[in-house]
Amino acid sequence: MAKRALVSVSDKTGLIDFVQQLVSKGIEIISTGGTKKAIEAAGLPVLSISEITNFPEILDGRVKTLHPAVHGGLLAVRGKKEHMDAISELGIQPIDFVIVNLYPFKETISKPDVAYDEAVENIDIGGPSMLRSAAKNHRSVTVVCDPADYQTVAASLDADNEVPFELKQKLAAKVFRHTAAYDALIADYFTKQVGEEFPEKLTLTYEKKQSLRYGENPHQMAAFYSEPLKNEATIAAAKQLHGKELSYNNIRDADAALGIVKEFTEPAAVAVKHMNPCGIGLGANINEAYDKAYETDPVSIFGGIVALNREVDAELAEKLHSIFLEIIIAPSYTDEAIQVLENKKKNLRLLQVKFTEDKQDFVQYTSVRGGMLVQDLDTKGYEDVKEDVKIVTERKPTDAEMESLKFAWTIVKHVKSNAIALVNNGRMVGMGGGQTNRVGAAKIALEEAGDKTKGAVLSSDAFFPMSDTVEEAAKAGITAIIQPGGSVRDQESIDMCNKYNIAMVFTGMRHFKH
Ligand SMILES: NC(=O)c1ncn([C@@H]2O[C@H](COP(=O)(O)O)[C@@H](O)[C@H]2O)c1NC=O
Repeated sequence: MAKRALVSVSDKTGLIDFVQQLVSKGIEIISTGGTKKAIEAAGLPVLSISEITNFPEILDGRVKTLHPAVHGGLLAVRGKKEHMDAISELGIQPIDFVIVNLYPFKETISKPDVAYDEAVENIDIGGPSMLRSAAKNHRSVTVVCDPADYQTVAASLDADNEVPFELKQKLAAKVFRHTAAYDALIADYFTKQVGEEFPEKLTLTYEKKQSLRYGENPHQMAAFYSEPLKNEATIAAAKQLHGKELSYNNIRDADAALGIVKEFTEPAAVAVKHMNPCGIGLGANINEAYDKAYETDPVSIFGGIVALNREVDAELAEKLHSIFLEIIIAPSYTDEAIQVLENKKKNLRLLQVKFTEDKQDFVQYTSVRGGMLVQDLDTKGYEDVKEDVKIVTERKPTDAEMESLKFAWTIVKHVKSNAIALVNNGRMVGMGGGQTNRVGAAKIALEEAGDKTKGAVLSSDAFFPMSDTVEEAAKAGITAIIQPGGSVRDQESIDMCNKYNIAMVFTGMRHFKH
């Protein structure tokens, strides 16, 4: 008996070519409304699904293939006599191939302001049902959900129109991933509609963006997956204009650098090494901002990642070109700047990232052995706490100190805890991060800053458990401090500030970054 293929696709890419090949091998084609029309228009023989089901397509296409004549033909186990007798008695014929791709739900909800009913109408029911039936019975049925597989399948057909089991199994695995991802997007859409924050099941779906040469270290395998609903203002959506492929560590560092530079609306430059900022500068223009970021730590910036929130021109490009950098991130580059940066630097990665607003519902996932932690991204800043800010010392910060304190508070959030950042005149002059005690982080920051601590301000991501950090800061010439407060021994730190005429501000908000 001739083999039969059921074809029902929303995306008609490559359809006619593939059907043509199946027809030429003597395979009978059965199809639904729009797909059938396309096949007929190409002059190829095709049966209507209604001829198989003896039922019209109804409810605007909501019910067309949902019928025992279809699912019996797909699910009957070919080697099982009872199954074959059962379908035969009912006049159901086996279906050997399913070529289905689904209603474009993702594309529909990606459209701005899509109507709820339009989204709902784009939830495919019959398609996933056929895909799942066929994938379950993959020993007998070949199931194709991706036009990219058409040629592989066509080329694999033997004289009896059989497909090797290994390929059928691979295609079935792909189908279950595909329908799971499709349902995950639908689930996410509905979960957001009803405003549930942390539902009882976490059904994430990501799409492979690229294989990576290796992970954090060369002996670790890795890949990069991106969110299906694109956020343009991310590293995942960045356009690479030049340079070597991004590595695993590059992607994480670039994301960290972008996260910091996007805190600022004024021209800002950020240098990052190993996820921590090693240079941050603000300026009247981006050139000045970069000079300040560079001066933070001219040693650490070597081999680092630089993120800028303004266009890179030729003058800035010359400066960036003069040192070894792994990546530059900016919203745009002039043509001259690209010429300068590409010259003799084939590896230097140039990324163009949109600096539009982030989605407000950015969530952070951190895997632990046996589970996943989920939290809101720490997007809060000085603006969110300004009503609650308290000046706790006898001396109030001057206006200039207050500006520096706000800046210092903004950046310390991005340093690994325990974190201390020092700021002087629109630039970070030192930082200590990832230390297991706070005074240790402060000592590192103060030492790094050297005599740039004179007149600088200090920020701390969490409260001081004792007054030793204030004492170290005072000795180095720090004039003002910003920290959350909240220690049972806050008074000791306040007294120490008063002793050295330091102004101290409590924000009431902690910014741990573990
Ligand atoms: N309802 C059904 O029985 C049904 N059967 C197949 N579909 C989908 O209909 C689409 C193809 O429709 P058409 O051939 O009319 O262009 C495919 O994406 C397929 O997955 C269905 N549509 C939605 O559920």
